[in-house]
Amino acid sequence: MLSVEEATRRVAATVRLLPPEFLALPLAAGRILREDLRADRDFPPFNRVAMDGIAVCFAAIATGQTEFQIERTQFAGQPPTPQLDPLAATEIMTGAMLPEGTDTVIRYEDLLFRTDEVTGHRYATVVVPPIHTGHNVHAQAADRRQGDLLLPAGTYLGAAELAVAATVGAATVAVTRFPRVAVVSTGDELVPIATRPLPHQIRRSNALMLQAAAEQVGAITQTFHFDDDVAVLQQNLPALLEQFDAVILSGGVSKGKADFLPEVLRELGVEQVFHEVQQRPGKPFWFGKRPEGAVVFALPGNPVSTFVNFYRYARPWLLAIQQPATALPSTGPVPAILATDVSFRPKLTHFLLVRLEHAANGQLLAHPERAGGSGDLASLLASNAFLELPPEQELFSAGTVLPAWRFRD
Ligand SMILES: Nc1nc2c(c(=O)[nH]1)N[C@H]1C(S)=C(S)[C@@H](COP(=O)(O)OP(=O)(O)OC[C@H]3O[C@@H](n4cnc5c(N)ncnc54)[C@H](O)[C@@H]3O)O[C@H]1N2
Ligand code: MOO
Repeated sequence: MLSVEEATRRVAATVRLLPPEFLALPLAAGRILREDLRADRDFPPFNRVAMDGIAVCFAAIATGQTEFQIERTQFAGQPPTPQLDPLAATEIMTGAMLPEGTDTVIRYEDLLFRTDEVTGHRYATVVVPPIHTGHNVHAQAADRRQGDLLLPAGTYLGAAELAVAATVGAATVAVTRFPRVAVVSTGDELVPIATRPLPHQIRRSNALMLQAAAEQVGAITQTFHFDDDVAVLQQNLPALLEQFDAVILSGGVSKGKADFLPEVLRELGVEQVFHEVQQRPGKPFWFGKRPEGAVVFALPGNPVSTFVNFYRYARPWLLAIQQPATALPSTGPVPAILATDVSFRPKLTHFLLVRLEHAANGQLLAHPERAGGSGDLASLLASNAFLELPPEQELFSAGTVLPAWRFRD
């Protein structure tokens, strides 16, 4: 049977980057950039006044001058007027362009003002002199130069990135289009959420779970439910395989008499990449791909199995098709320390539900959660991650460092 490592490798081998689409920048929040954005001007684009006060020529300060006549006042957003008298000052506001003939700004807090009653001229006396030329001036190109690469293709557009894109005038940007995902539950025992189930029935919960989890990584989803009926599956699956980037199914993949999916999918031209992985939960996991078109994750139907296998295989795949591999964030596991001894006999990779907690010393501790197996849907509520215990070991003592897949913060 296929190891988890090999299954992971084969799933990753089907990753194809989705094509870009063009969006107005305000609509691009949370999307992956697909073009390089460079500085169209220097950062800052001019010598920017950084404090409200007066602009002077530092040479005057250096010679011991302490009183300056105010020539004029300049606000941010006004084109600057050169200051012709090197011994005078321009009253100036934060964000204004430093006028020619000045090189230093002294803030109001370091000045005293007086007005000459006869001439009406205003004067500023320097109480705390600036230490160096350029004081309180954010010099042109101090941060970045025109042409510098600021946001490489593959960047996630969060708040800071959007602001940088706005400042370089990227009114329209190329971003990865959303993955389109069909979520399909199968099973005759499953009834709609609002229905009162008969004693032998249960409500459909897997489809909603998969839909929510897929949408959290940017997918546009549509959900479907099909009964365990070969004709129904044969009739309905082909359209989904045409229209979606991925079809994620739950149920109908193990050895039961109504587990038709692997056969039907193969008949419909989906190449089986693997069936059954050396893992628990999720041994019956079936994965396939169409030569041109959808990838199929047919996840085992037990709810914890569906959930864990989505987070272990489908979620990283959905993230990878949205961005160049070089820019992948850490979609993988984080190292965590097992808090108590655990034993697991079968020669299977074991995905163990745990609650991750930061200890006082900052270490990430993994507390195993009481769980009744892959049918125990409610066990997902108390946990926030699962550990990946390798198959070749039976006893894992407290203190062992293991990969932890987080599904909740
Ligand atoms: N003879 C064997 N039997 C089973 C094996 C095996 O290897 N040999 N594997 C077991 C394992 S492991 C799992 S997991 C299940 C998975 O089987 P299927 O993928 O075929 O899933 P179903 O039989 O359709 O359903 C299993 C279980 O989950 C419930 N379920 C299914 N879909 C939903 C849904 N959308 N919402 C809520 N609950 C759902 C379903 O009612 C069943 O109780 O097979 C074992 N059997
Ligand atoms: O996938 Mo199964 O959960 O091992 O019961």
